Amino acid sequence: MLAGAGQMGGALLEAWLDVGIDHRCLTVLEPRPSGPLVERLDRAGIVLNPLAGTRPSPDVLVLAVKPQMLERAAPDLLPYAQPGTLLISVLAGKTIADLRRALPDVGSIARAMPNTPAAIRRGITGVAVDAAVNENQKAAIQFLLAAVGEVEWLADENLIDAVTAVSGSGPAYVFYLTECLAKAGEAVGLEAAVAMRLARATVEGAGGLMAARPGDTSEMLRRNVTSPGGTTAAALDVLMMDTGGLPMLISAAVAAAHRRAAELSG
Ligand SMILES: NC(=O)C1=CN([C@@H]2O[C@H](COP(=O)(O)OP(=O)(O)OC[C@H]3O[C@@H](n4cnc5c(N)ncnc54)[C@H](O)[C@@H]3O)[C@@H](O)[C@H]2O)C=CC1
Ligand SMILES: O=C(O)[C@@H]1CCC=N1
Repeated sequence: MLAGAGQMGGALLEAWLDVGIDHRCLTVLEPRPSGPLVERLDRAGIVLNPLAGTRPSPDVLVLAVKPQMLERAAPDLLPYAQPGTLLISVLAGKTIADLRRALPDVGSIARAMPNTPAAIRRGITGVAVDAAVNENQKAAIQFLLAAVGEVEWLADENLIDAVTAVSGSGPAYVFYLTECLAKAGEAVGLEAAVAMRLARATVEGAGGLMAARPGDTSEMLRRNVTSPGGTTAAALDVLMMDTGGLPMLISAAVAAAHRRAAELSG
């Protein structure tokens, strides 16, 4: 069962359908389903918003509502979060203790932090579990998360906030980099549409090259672009500045996301 089929829940659902998870095993709770979602679920034969009491509590409940919605959503979820149920939460910041407080009857809890490339099965998910999660449930978690990409098991639940700050939010950093690169292209004379095509293809191509060359470090790939005394070196001199350069900016951004995750707990 999936509760919350927005950006992240929808991406997970799409990937699960892609890997052929049986539609009879899936039920979706979503108070504001979009037209395309209703159509998608209908086509796949997946039950949306069953009447209260008509569905048993599921083996697995994947929770993908906004962290701020947890308290409000909990009463509707209580019948589905029972002792036989494994809760997999993707909520940023909400700890296992927070989830246990909201859904006290649930059997066991996993905190997972995926990212939106899950929609094309190119995501990466960090996951940590409480002591009540058994081996069968660990296998189920691995199966559901591997359907959307790579899986990193974490020994310490606290590290989920760090995963959130790096890979959970990370796609947005890369998309913003694309926007900045396009804007900078305009500043050196390109038409907006051309600059965006160049920036977008560059980010896609660089990502594709990394994916195609898993044995090459990102540093090696960077060095391959950088001729001594050339144009890339001139740009990297700016990006690598100790003060105001990219390391400082990215560290500050990741630290801000990490702090925000902690603020969302409770
Ligand atoms: N968007 C992202 O890149 C990522 C998001 N997350 C986490 O995923 C969760 C959802 O985020 P988004 O998908 O971006 O938000 P969203 O707003 O797109 O989706 C949340 C969905 O939950 C639904 N919802 C609200 N109350 C509900 C209830 N009582 N029962 C069932 N569904 C209910 C809303 O109608 C909405 O469709 C958040 O907790 C976020 O921290 C985690 C990793 C990445
Ligand atoms: O922005 C957020 O809070 C969520 C968590 C990771 C990505 N999006």
